[in-house]
Amino acid sequence: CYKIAQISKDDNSQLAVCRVLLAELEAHKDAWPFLTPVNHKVILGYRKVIKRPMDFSTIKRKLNNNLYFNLDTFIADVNLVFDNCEKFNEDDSDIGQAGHNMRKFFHELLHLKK
Ligand SMILES: Cc1ncccc1N[C@@H](C)c1ccc2c(c1)OCCO2
Repeated sequence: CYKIAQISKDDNSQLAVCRVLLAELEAHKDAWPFLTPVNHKVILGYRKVIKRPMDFSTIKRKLNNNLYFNLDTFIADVNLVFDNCEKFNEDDSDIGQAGHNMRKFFHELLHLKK
């Protein structure tokens, strides 16, 4: 059967914005703790404490598999990365500080793009 999906233009442009935002996050000097999924076999307690793990590589895979409905659902996953970081890491730890820096950077990116 023929399924003609008419992806509306703004979906594509929103998707392009998400790709640019993710590239800018990945390029940041403090992105290193967030580039790949946390290995719960290495980081003890992580699986129990963090109910919804998220990282930039998973966000990229979801983008490529068209799993974000719009910009807001993408933003929710990026914020989940930083919320998980705050929950598990002390504010004065290297990872904790990186998380705060990245959240501030992302917030500024969003206000630039609006
Ligand atoms: C975001 C986050 N929160 C809590 C713990 C880890 C991480 N990141 C992982 C990649 C990570 C970051 C730093 C590491 C590491 C793993 O494994 C041991 C060496 O140092």
